[in-house]
Amino acid sequence: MRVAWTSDQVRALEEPLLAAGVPLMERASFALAVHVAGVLRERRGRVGGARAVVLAGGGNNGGDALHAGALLAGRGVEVWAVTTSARVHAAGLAAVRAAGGRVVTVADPEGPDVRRVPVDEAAALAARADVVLDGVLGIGARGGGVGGVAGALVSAVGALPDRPFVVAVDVPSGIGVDDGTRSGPVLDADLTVTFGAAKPGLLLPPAARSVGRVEVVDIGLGGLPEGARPHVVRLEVPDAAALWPVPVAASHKYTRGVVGVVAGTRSYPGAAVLATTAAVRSGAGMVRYLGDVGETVVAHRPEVVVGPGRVQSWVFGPGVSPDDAGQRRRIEFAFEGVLQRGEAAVVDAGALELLPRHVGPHVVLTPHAGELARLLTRLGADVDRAGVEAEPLRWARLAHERTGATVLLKGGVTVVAGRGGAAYAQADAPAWLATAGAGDVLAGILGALLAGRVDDLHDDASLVAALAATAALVHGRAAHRANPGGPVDAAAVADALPGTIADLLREAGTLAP
Ligand SMILES: NC(=O)C1=CN([C@@H]2O[C@H](COP(=O)(O)OP(=O)(O)OC[C@H]3O[C@@H](n4cnc5c(N)ncnc54)[C@H](O)[C@@H]3O)[C@@H](O)[C@H]2O)[C@@H](O)CC1
Ligand SMILES: Nc1ncnc2c1ncn2[C@@H]1O[C@H](COP(=O)(O)OP(=O)(O)O)[C@@H](O)[C@H]1O
Ligand SMILES: [K+]
Repeated sequence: MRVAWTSDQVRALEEPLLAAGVPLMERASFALAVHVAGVLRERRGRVGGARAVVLAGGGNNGGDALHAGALLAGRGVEVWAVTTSARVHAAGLAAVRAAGGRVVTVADPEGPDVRRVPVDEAAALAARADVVLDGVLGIGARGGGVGGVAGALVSAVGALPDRPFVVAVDVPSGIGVDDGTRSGPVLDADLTVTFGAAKPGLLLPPAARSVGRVEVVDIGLGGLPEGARPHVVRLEVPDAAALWPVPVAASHKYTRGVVGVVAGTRSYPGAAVLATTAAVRSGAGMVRYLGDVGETVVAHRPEVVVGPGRVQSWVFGPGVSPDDAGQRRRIEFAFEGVLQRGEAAVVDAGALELLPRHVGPHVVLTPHAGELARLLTRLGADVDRAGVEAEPLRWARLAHERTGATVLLKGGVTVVAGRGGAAYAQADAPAWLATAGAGDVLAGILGALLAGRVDDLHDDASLVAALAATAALVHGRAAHRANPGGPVDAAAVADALPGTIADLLREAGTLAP
């Protein structure tokens, strides 16, 4: 599990340690230098003789970068520090100089001993580097992107035609550290070396697209205090495996969970096939289908039972248009069971327009950004698709607050907002998964998961958000497995589910090999 702490949470953990004289910056900069040396070795075979440019802002983030630069200079790297502020971390600057590094500035220099260079010249230095360390801004960044001459430098380095390898120190400078927003120039990183724990902006879109590979370095901050919740979580294989319902010898199809799927119409029969197939292939005990295309469904999935009956979870909406009277009636009727008997439900596509006024967190909405914008607009918020894409967690949370439902917002990074402030950001899928019908498959996976864990949902409402994140993880991994490195179709993703789930459980040691 990868957890993200906010800047305030990090500062609260740092404060007593710094007061006690714990050398946090030494630890951070040492680990940073080790990672940069690793990059140099991997890319050039050796560390000595490489050229590194350190971009250093006026705070401790610049201090980390300068100290790391000094360590690299000590290993034979030609180091140039470019400072973006008149005052920078004094000890870091002295260390760079003492180790033989050279220093220039793009800011107004305070003393005569730093040569001022134009932004273009500093960017040209970066262009010739094997690696650039971005220590312009860390968790002390105020909103609105990188300002002043530092912003001009970040833009100029980012626009270089032959971009050097960029290592972000703690976070890529310019991202919204706590909310993942991007509102000005950001220096996209190839690698982010972050201290203590990930920060929300490293996991949340759109900033998460700027972070490259993320390495979390333990600098001894310990953990969050009792009862404090990480701001955002990203589940990994062992977490998903631990949440996946695995049958035992005494299980039968009803204890494993029955999924009722109300999907597809005569115009869109494929959605019914994909959603039911995904539910079957995710290990539901039984899948029932309600709708007008039962024959097509059974032709593809003979295991599916057509017609009403008891279910533990529902999948509403793939391929359903709300003006289809039959499906509309079935969904509205089934929602009564959801509200009265506590059956879980996945509400997708056309069914989002049929959502009752208020539901519980055992109902999971699965909109993409456009659908969430439409839903929120109906609920009185002023937001369009671009607005949702700019701040996905904020809007997913608002939808949770206004509807009571758990909200899974689909996208390149899938964001989940649920009860008790639960927030997940999953980036498991190849971009090839952005294909028609992929959402129907996700709905089926989640339906099977909810049916299998329905008894636990009502004891722990925040579990639903974790299950939604698990569904996104399995969906993404199934897409990778369906055709590694190439295009996938939704049916192939559904077909890859049994193997994906078996691998997941094996990898986590939940199943014997
Ligand atoms: N407190 C500590 O001793 C430790 C801090 N650490 C490092 O220190 C960083 C935090 O350091 P700071 O709190 O000094 O803050 P930063 O270094 O992130 O930024 C503060 C500086 O940036 C300027 N600034 C803020 N917003 C700006 C904007 N939008 N545009 C342009 N300039 C802006 C401020 O005026 C100030 O000079 C962490 O990210 C981490 O890299 C680590 O070394 C671990 C220990
Ligand atoms: N750039 C991307 N990278 C990875 N996955 C993506 C990307 N864009 C969309 N997806 C995923 O693809 C699926 C598309 O679902 P959806 O928009 O509902 O399509 P449909 O309605 O045609 O099934 C979602 O699971 C979403 O998270
Ligand atoms: K940085």
